[in-house]
Amino acid sequence: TGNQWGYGKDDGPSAWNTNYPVADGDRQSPIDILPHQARHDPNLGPIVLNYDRCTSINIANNGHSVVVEFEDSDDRSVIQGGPLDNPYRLKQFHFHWGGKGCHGSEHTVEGNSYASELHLVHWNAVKFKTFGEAASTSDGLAVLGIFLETGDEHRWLHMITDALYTVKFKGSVTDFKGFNPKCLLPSSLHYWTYLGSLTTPPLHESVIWIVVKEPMIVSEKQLGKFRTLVFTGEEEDERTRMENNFRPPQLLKGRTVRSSN
Ligand SMILES: NS(=O)(=O)c1ccc(C(=O)NCc2cccc(O)c2)cc1
Ligand SMILES: [Zn+2]
Repeated sequence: TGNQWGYGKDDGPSAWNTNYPVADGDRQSPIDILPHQARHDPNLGPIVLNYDRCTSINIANNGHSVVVEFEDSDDRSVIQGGPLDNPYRLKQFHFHWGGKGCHGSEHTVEGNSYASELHLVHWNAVKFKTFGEAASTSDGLAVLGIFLETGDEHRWLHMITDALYTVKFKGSVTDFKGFNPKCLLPSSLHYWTYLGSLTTPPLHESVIWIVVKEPMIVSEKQLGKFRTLVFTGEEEDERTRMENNFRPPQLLKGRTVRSSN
């Protein structure tokens, strides 16, 4: 029905432009980042995350990813600094990942992809009244992208992976209070930044992307738990494992990628 989209052969990224023509636009995401061609900009200050009073609400399987939603009725958890002119409110975070052993990040670095990518989604509540309005207007959103690389176990990711069994099926939502995503961030927040889009339909060209250079390290076992989710609802008969829910890199079309340092 309507604009159903997914990551399969018939409804995947190569078919999205049918219902969402902006898929072929001039500022689409993700992209392949070439560090040596990124412009180091000394005016780019550090990213500042004020998440200390953040309020997580729930964790959900929306049929495309697993999403943790936050209370965003005030400026209790914001990102600012760097390329941002205003504070942007944390709305949700979610992940993209691959199949066993293969890659799953959306952004790539010199053609290399990581096992997964975390997206912390923020919106400009100074300029816009609602997330929806911000999400469909240029620079209404700021998404902080963090690569996940396999290695040692991540000491805090278990708080997410231990909850995944409660949201196995599309449409499931469970309480998820008291989680502060600051515990997921790598030690350095040096980043690349460029103007892009949502990486899933409606693919609005409304995102200031901030991609952190240093990956967070998680174990293969922890990553494997994401693959126990399914794209399909509990009532559907076929169970399609949720994996490879990533869009491949899109053309840069003359855009500049800046580097913090
Ligand atoms: N993968 S991503 O971070 O680019 C991304 C972030 C948020 C969304 C999203 O919020 N989609 C739903 C949506 C879009 C526009 C307006 C809405 O009210 C909701 C989609 C992709
Ligand atoms: Zn995403």
